[in-house]
Amino acid sequence: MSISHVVSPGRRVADALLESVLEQHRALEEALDAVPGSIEPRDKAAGHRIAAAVLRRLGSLDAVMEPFLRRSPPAPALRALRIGAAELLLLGTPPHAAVSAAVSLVPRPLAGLVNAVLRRVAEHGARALEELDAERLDTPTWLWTSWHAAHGAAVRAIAASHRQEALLDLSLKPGAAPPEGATLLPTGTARMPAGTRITELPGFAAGELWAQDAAAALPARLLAVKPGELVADLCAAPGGKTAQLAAAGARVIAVEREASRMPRLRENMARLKLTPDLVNSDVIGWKPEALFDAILLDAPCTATGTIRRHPDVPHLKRAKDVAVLAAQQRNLLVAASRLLKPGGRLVFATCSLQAEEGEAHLAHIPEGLRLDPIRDEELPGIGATGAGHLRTRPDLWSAEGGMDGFFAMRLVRA
Ligand SMILES: C[S@@+](CC[C@H](N)C(=O)[O-])C[C@H]1O[C@@H](n2cnc3c(N)ncnc32)[C@H](O)[C@@H]1O
Repeated sequence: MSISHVVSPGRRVADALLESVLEQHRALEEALDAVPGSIEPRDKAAGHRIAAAVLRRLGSLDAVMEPFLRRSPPAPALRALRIGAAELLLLGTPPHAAVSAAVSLVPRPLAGLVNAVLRRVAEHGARALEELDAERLDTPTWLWTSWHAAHGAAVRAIAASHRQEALLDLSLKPGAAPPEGATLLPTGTARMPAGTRITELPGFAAGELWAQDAAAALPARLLAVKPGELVADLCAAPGGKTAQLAAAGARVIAVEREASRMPRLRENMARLKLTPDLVNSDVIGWKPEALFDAILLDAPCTATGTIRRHPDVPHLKRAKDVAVLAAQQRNLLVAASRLLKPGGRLVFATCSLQAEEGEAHLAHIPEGLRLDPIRDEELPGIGATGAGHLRTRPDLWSAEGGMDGFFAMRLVRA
């Protein structure tokens, strides 16, 4: 990624991030990691903020601009228009600054077009935005349809929750005090006010806490591991759940397939002064020396439960990905079930809102295992579903800032 330093570096970063996600189909985090080290952290953060705003509200921004465009503009102009419109309508940038900055992003022949369209957006856009069906426009149709089928009327609240960036949630080592300013949620997560930087919290350097969404912290809690138990954390990086299991005193073996994800897993465990065994292997075909008392399988999925944190997800995932991932999840579940001792327990989880990656798995419990229904009291303030599994959605606890969408079920070997 090459980024010019001449004009507004933050906006250049936003432009490069949008090109990566929307045109090259790369994950936003990967694109952020590729921002050159020569860019100041504050410019990188500013660019990220603008790009995230565009990605969250892409459908609405395009709908506002559509009446002012005669044909679809070339890619660089479209990116500049989206950046300018987001600044004008969502981020509170003064109109002259937003328009001239967007104009400076494009080559001279496109400057007139960007200038003309954004002037009209500055004049009429706010009213037009208010009148749109934002939830519908900002959600790809295939996702809307699938969420409506799976979650009924809640689809609108789910889509509305994606307009807000998620707050910083922290998991704490047993005995560690929550940082100043934290709200303690009923499930034990410490939630920090908007704008908190985790690296500036004293408990970060001390290795007492790690970032983990309130819903993401639930699957490991449902496993309720005891000190000394032999526990496998399958699909482990970057290690949020490995940390929970190891901090509870279990002997943990964490398995991760991607070599490129191992360094972060190692660094996280080192900072937290936790010593699980870290294995770089595919779970399918992995042959441990002993069977496990408990297994956590946090399977790869479309991650549609994490759109508040990852606004690129709706733009990168396609309907056909769901079936492919659901089939992988089934294979992983069968492989994991063979590693469990008699009487051992297994929690299977995905951070997806798609029924195929969640509730549908209840009908495919591997041979020799049975469902161990989750009880309401295990999930204070959330409760289990009537069918005994966990289902969270981003619109739950909305007054407190919501949570990721997760599915989890707990199985035991007879
Ligand atoms: C949902 S993420 C795991 C998040 C992690 N459990 C946490 O709490 O921080 C899924 C992970 O599974 C890994 N993975 C995918 N397929 C795998 C396989 N067949 N064997 C092992 N790891 C796999 C991915 O590379 C990814 O790191």
